[in-house]
Amino acid sequence: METPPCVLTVAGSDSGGGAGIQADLKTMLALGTHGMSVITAVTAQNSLGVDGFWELPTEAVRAQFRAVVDDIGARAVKTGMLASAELVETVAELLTTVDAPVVVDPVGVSKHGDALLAPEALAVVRERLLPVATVVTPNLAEIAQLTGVRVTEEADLPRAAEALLALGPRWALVKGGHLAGEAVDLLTDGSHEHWLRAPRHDNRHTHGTGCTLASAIAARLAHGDALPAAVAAAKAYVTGAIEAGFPLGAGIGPVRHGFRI
Ligand SMILES: Nc1ncnc2c1ncn2[C@@H]1O[C@H](COP(=O)(O)OP(=O)(O)O)[C@@H](O)[C@H]1O
Ligand SMILES: Cc1ncc(COP(=O)(O)OP(=O)(O)O)c(N)n1
Repeated sequence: METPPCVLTVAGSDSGGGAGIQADLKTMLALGTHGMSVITAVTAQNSLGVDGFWELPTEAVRAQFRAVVDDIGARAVKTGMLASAELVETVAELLTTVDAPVVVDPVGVSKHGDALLAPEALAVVRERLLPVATVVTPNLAEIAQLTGVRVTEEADLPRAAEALLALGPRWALVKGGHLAGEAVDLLTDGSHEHWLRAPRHDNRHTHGTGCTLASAIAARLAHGDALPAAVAAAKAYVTGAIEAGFPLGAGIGPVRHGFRI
């Protein structure tokens, strides 16, 4: 019996199932990998927003990480909601002990504007987490938080990517998902630029887009893709999942992770 490539997500739980750990594991399954998780925080969340969250102790995060990595191993790791400066510091240190590409989704706020990262953690993300990232995947709000660069149009994306690369990740994928018009993202390592374009789907049910894209990149990396190919495949997957996003509850529904199944 063949074992699928193993991928690890280090992120928060979304009780509504559209983002966070739940989105990550569904994406990993949809892309033919075995998903594993280190839970950093538990949110009480639904289609209307985040009612509250509770962080796990750093000891619990360390224990989950070691349990998975020391026995099973991971071919790629994705990080999402890390909640506090202490947890960012802990995860950054743990990542130095694994020999695998690391996709950092620097989750700052949810689509509804709920803060998922303490303000004092931003400096630790810049100084400790980004230097160990193979690729960092911020949205427009996260670019502004991390670099101070305000992206209002596509032409601003190269400057945003340059500011991120100065913080140490190998690649930056700056997402223009919240700009008007085409859904355009820029991937660059400072030497090569890859523009990723997709039609904007006029579907309000887009909860979990960022988590899904980052997990899909990690899944493709685990299959052995080079980074630009992994990002292109992940963009195609998230675009299809957004097009098929469905209503749930009274607010914003999730992308459809199983749209290819
Ligand atoms: N309505 C949409 N139609 C097609 N692609 C979209 C749409 N909204 C976002 N995207 C794409 O989804 C991915 C995630 O981006 P984004 O929504 O900006 O992330 P986040 O969830 O972190 O805010 C990006 O590739 C972006 O271009
Ligand atoms: C637990 C948890 N983690 C991350 C997010 C943000 O997810 P994202 O994919 O950016 O989706 P939106 O919240 O922007 O729809 C979250 N909400 N919860």
